[in-house]
Amino acid sequence: MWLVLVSTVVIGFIAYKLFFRNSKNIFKEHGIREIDTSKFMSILDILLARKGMPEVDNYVYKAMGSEKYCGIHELGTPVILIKDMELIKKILIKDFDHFVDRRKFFAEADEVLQKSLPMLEGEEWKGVRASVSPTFTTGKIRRMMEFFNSVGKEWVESLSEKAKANPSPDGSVTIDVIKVINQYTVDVIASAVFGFNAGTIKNPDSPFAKYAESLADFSKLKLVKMAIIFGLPKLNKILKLKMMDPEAIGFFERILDQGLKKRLSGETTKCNDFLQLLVEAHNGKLKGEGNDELGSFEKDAHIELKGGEKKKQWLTEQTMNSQSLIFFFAGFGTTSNALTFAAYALAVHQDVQDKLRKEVGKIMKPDGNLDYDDLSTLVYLNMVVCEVLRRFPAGARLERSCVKDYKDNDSGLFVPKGTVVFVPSNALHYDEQYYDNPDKFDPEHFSPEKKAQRNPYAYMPFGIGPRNCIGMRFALVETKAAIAHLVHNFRIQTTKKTPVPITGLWAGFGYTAPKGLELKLTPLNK
Ligand code: HEM
Repeated sequence: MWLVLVSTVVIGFIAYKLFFRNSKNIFKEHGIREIDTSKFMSILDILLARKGMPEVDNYVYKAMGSEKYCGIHELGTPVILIKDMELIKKILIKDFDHFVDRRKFFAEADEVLQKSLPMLEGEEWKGVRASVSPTFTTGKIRRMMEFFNSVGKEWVESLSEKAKANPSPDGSVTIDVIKVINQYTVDVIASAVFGFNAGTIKNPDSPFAKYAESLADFSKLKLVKMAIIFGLPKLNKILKLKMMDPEAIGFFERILDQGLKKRLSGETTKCNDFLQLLVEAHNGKLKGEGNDELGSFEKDAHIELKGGEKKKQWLTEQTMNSQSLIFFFAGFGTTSNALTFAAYALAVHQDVQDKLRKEVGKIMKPDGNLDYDDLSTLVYLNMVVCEVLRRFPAGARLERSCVKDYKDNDSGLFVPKGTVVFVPSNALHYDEQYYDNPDKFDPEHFSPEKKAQRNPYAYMPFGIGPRNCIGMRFALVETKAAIAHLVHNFRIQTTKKTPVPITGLWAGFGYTAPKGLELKLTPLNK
């Protein structure tokens, strides 16, 4: 492995120096201030994954002071950072038609993922997004509550049994948080996407669990590959590195393909899962269910399809497979991460945990089920989840690729077609102008009063606008349900080995918890 890693880095370094440094300076040409990041982070820091891109973003965000935007070079590629709130709104919403696409972050070799929503471009993206959006409406997520309840109850029962089987003097059980959280998220997402009982809670060593874990694992080699695929795409045309483990992709593709064929042929129909909903969308039978379906940002900038494109069938068998695969990957890693950090933060902040437990106790049913509407009334739970996503981001940057030359007369910004612009959402989440004491984990940052005073563009864990996270509602309900099940049944505490403060790892644009993170759970006598 180390041989592959070293040679990849050496080739990447030489290739960068010799061939890929972009000689044309678009910043000079268009009067954009450039900030030199080389003092903060060298090319080798990037290629060896010693520092994460969001760390550079934070550095630049501070260095640019009151400038509305600035330019930086990333491995020779010029990209523009947008700091001004009005410009952010224009790029992500009002003038979205100039910024429809994203930079490619999967390799060309990850074929099936090229057709997934995050990577699709232009009219094809619009067509597929418009076709699959009704899959994620409030009504559909409400029906998925059955998965969050059945898996959530099985999960807490299995943890209680572990505590009974291995009683420590204080009756607690020590857990490897990432592993235990992954069991919940894999079982939820497998039922929600595939309509399939993955059974990882009962059997954590099943092939399903192993392959899912391998996809969410960020080894050093994987991080180096990610840096090359993302930062030096021309070099990767030659190297053909793949981001995802092909064996794992093949395993999930086969399961999805079988499920899809059964639903397309009508052999399986009575499922509440995404595959079934995609097939209904394919057959033109999937509709929105009322006015609560679109968030205000989506209403502001709904996706306009060209006349003739409306009737086109965007959901081919291949596109449906790609979408369900991305729902699985995007849905599993991100929510696992949020839940891991939530458990950690609650263990460190016992006062927050107590207050939350009290609130959850008011809505938990005697049979251990949660009701969708009751869950959405919990103000403090919402504050805790918002703070977890601010403090420990799954996506620290929102990128858009400019698809036609853009000129903003108010700020003077000119973006040439083909340039990547980005909003440093993590840097905004840590800006003292918007959050007092931003390094502190404090759900009060999201009290209704504080929220009302803050510019809405200062909080974007799921992005904003027509290209925001399509799975946001699903993720929020899944995360809230898991936290509610956990705090209602256990006291969560740190162990001697839990690092406080925590030092995670930047993997791509997401912050991940350290491997082997340990906490202890003590069953509550109710
Ligand atoms: C805590 C959980 C999650 C977080 C924090 C998160 C965050 C994000 C962010 C920041 C983006 C980019 C948005 C932008 O560019 O404006 C995104 C896109 C996306 N997310 Fe999520 N996500 C989560 C869960 C999920 C789930 C559960 C699914 C699916 C079941 C999902 C599917 C997607 C897809 C398909 C896109 C690309 C959308 C497009 O390009 O049209 N995500 N997510």
